[in-house]
Amino acid sequence: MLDNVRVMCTLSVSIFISISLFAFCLICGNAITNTAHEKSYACSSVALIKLLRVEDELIRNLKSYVAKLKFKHHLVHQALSSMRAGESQMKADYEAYLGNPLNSLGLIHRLHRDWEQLVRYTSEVQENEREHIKHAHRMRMLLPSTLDMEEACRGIDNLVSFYELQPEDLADGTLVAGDSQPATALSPPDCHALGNFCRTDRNNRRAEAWFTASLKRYNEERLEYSAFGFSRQTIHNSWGVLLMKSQQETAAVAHISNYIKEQYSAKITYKRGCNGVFRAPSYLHCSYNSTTTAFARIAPLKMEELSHDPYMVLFHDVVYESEIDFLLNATQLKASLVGQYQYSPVRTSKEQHFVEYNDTAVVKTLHRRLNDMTGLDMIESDALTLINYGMGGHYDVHYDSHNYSEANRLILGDRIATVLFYVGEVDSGGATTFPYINVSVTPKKGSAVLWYNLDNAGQMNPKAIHAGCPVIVGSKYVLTKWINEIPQLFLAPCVRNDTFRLKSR
Ligand SMILES: O=C(O)CCC(=O)C(=O)O
Ligand SMILES: [Fe+2]
Repeated sequence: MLDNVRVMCTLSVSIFISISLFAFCLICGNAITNTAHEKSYACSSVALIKLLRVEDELIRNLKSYVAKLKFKHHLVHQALSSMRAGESQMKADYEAYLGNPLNSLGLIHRLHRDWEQLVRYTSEVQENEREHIKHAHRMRMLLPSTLDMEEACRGIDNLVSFYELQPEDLADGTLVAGDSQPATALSPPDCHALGNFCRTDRNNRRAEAWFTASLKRYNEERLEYSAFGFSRQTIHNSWGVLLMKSQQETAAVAHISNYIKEQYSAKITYKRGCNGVFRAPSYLHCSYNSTTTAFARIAPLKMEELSHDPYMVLFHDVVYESEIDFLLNATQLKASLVGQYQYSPVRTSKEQHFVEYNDTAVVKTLHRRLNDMTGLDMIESDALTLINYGMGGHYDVHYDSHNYSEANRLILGDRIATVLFYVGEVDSGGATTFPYINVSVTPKKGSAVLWYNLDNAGQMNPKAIHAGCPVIVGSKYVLTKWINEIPQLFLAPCVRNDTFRLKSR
């Protein structure tokens, strides 16, 4: 019985995750194609009609997808019922039940084969489901961009300011004063988006009115909000950031989550790090690392400790001129994205992914070297990513770890550690700085910095917050490897004490 419940739970979770991932594909796709299409939906009603058709098609596609998932649900239900068809007889007398060799054979066969098949069937995406996901992927070309969204918000904001409307009334769907039959109310995420637009447009009073409207309408029972990453805290965070920016720190604290608070206080110290104010403490030392792998024994790596918490080391001369030449010949740099795959002023750079683990001989060698440096397995990690920052290019304070929910983390795995190779020299600026631990690393061609984003117990380490300082003169190239925790289960098991990772090995 317990097993049945477990399978049904797994199935429900997997259906939920399937739908979430399905929606996620659309969101990613949407962002990725932000610049791919020149059309603007918000400025013309003809274009908006086209968008309605796009939505019709997406709904049709999603409905068929859900129907496939329901069928899967039904099928598993059926399998479960038939599995314990003789349950009452069995429970009455286990021994008598198993005394019948046919029952024993059935039991062994079920557990030998059926359960495995069932788990595979519930967790795998079937071909007929995949076709809907692919279709949703293709449709992403037609989705509105961030620019469209901005234009739409501007349109509403113009109405509000020109006709002196109240966001609260508009949120209720009242476009014209005295209108007795408001047509369409705005959703809490709509109000939140309008609040964010006003905040960026520096209209704080209006932004606060939109955030208030959003909070007032937020309904905990609408489970899809939190499933798609929108919660009361999302609204409070945006509000807190607004207050923080207008120097109302005390008021901001009431809104902001610890996570965002850390990002903001780190921002202040970040500037000091970029200006080279930090000095290294004396207890750190340099060594030759010859112990992580057998290869490191014959070719030790020059290692300089930078911090113990999080554990952080700088490797010198760890990437060779020929490898750098190969990497810099990469010609497919694309704009970098952040968060839910959005273009953002938080990150101004271009990048190229070396997608395959064994892409080319150089990529293969670099992965082997990463293993020598860290002792960790690179499988299932994000692709090696070459990042190029131009004039003023930077990456604002951030965590590399995702802070996933427990369910997502089990499936996707968080980023346990990061290795950042410096494959170019920057004339001025461009350090990688860790404001909470007073560490700043100046890019030096051929070196690489390794740090842990998760602590020994596997929790996100708030001190691992960092930033790529703006480049003043020159062009900065880094090669990033964000290392996934899942394959490290036995290589870097969680421990609940203070010994730091490499030392504990
Ligand atoms: O460019 C840098 O110095 C930092 C890059 C970084 O933080 C990242 O890629 O996650
Ligand atoms: Fe980072």
